[in-house]
Amino acid sequence: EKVEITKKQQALVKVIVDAYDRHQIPQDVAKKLLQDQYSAEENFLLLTEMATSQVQVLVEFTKNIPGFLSLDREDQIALLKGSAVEAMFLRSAQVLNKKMPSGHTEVLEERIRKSGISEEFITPMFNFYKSIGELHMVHEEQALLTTITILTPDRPYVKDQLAVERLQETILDVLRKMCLLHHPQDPQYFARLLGRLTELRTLSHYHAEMLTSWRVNDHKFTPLLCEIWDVQ
Ligand SMILES: CC(C)c1onc(-c2c(Cl)cccc2Cl)c1COc1ccc2c(ccn2Cc2cccc(C(=O)O)c2)c1
Repeated sequence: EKVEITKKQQALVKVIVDAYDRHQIPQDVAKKLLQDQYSAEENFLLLTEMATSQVQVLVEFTKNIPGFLSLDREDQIALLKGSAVEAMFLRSAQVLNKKMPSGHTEVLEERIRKSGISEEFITPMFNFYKSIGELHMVHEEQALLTTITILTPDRPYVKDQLAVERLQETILDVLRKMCLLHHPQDPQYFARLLGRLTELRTLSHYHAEMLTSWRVNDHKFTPLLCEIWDVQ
């Protein structure tokens, strides 16, 4: 049937994609990727700086999601805490698959592989990156999928799940139509995209274990990461 994205939906997508594009890791942080040394310590410190910068970027992005700021204040925090890792896995997947300028991609991959993360987490992590790359998401789909991840109603401690569900459904509806428009040859594309969200949840459980193993080896995180990940 003819897929039609309404004017209202087009405006919604524009607000979200503009916000998504406005927030990039500051150049000086991304530049460090290429400069600093390669010890596991150095890599961990760099990744910690990038994760911290990404959380700040994520908070700013989330404030631009239409309707987010009208949610209960404590629910806003619960959604951010519950989705931060998943949103950053999506973001790092998009960055690693986008072939960043001047070889940042290989360097970032190398630093992640050599930052004290055990092999049992590296494998599923890079399988995820590969599975995201194979989807060849268009830019709008990336921004909308990140928004849908943030607006997941059943995060821990969310009180008004219905309000979050209503916001998420609005985004799901426009993402469904965009998938039909951008991938007409693959009617299952939307379902495959949502399947990645299930894989993200698994990764987020692995991530909690990664944090524990880093802490056991006395790795320090920044105050912002401690707050958002409830560590230390
Ligand atoms: C605390 C730190 C050691 C950590 O713990 N878990 C993860 C960790 C790991 Cl090792 C993998 C995936 C998710 C997390 Cl939280 C991390 C590192 O988190 C990162 C690292 C890099 C990330 C991100 C997110 C994106 N990028 C890449 C990037 C590079 C350049 C530009 C941009 C941009 O947005 O313009 C983004 C997070």
